[in-house]
Amino acid sequence: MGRLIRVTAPAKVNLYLGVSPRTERGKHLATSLMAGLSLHDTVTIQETKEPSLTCTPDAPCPQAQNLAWRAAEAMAETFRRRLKVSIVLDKRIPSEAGLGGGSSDAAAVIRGLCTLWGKDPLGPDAQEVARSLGADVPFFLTGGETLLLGGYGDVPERSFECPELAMALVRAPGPGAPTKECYRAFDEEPRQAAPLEPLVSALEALDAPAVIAATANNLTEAAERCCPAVGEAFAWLATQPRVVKPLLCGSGSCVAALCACDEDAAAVAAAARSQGWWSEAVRTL
Ligand SMILES: C[C@@](CO)(OP(=O)(O)O)[C@H](O)COP(=O)(O)OP(=O)(O)OC[C@H]1O[C@@H](n2ccc(N)nc2=O)[C@H](O)[C@@H]1O
Ligand SMILES: Nc1ncnc2c1ncn2[C@@H]1O[C@H](COP(=O)(O)OP(=O)(O)O)[C@@H](O)[C@H]1O
Repeated sequence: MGRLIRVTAPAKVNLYLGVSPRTERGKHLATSLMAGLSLHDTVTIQETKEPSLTCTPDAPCPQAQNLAWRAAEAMAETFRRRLKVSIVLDKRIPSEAGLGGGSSDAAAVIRGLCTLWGKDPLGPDAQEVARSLGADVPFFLTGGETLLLGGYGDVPERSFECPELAMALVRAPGPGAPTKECYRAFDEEPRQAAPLEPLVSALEALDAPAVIAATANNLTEAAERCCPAVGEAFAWLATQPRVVKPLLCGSGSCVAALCACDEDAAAVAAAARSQGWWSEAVRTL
């Protein structure tokens, strides 16, 4: 057995998502301000003779479609290497939740292979591999630093220090929210993006309450229309006095209940779990 590398693959929350109307190329220009979260998958990469992918508790999709596997294949092609590694995904981030789990696993594989092969994970080649796999992947290459991204939400523009934010991630039962369908629902009834400036000022001041107040996501109404679990989560969170503000995670279906402190976030998560929902109290990294 060869060298072994273990990489943490954090979940993300979009503190701000401002999607523009669909472009002629089919996608949407988007301004996204994302922060890494303490909830994470763990990706273990080990040098072996035969390449393999193992996922626990269970694989969300066939191996050829798994973003971690696709990242490994794309890295091998870009850096002209033979893929001689086993990859083990220990998954804790739920799928189709808007938490970026698959994208984060992919970025963790890119980072791990860069370490093994002596390459720069923030260099242009690794960035290009990340972008080719999905809009969320480049964000995760730094391991969850708070970043403002432009382009299709895939071009890092500026990093921020983020005040510690406590939140309960809440997911009502039922089917998740596929990203593509949410963007399609947005096209039917586009919503204007909120101003970004109040969030930038709040982050610069490291003012947590002002950051919470300035969070925004203009995919919210689209996600509510295409995923009943989203509306259900917002309706329940509105009854919870410890929640300062609910915020849709990306394209859903998870909603982040932003709270004033860890204790409040833990209480909201416990209340959500007591009614059979998936929930986890987390903090920004
Ligand atoms: C909404 C966001 C917010 O961070 O994340 P999630 O909620 O999925 O985590 C992202 O924009 C999603 O990024 P990601 O999940 O990587 O999606 P991708 O694989 O790039 O794209 C999936 C599909 O979403 C649509 N899409 C995605 C990004 C974009 N700027 N415009 C789009 O129209 C396209 O139909 C595309 O085929
Ligand atoms: N390693 C992976 N972990 C989770 N989902 C993956 C992975 N690779 C591919 N996928 C597929 O990608 C889709 C979206 O990934 P997911 O992690 O749920 O992100 P998000 O909810 O942020 O859009 C899922 O439906 C799943 O089938």
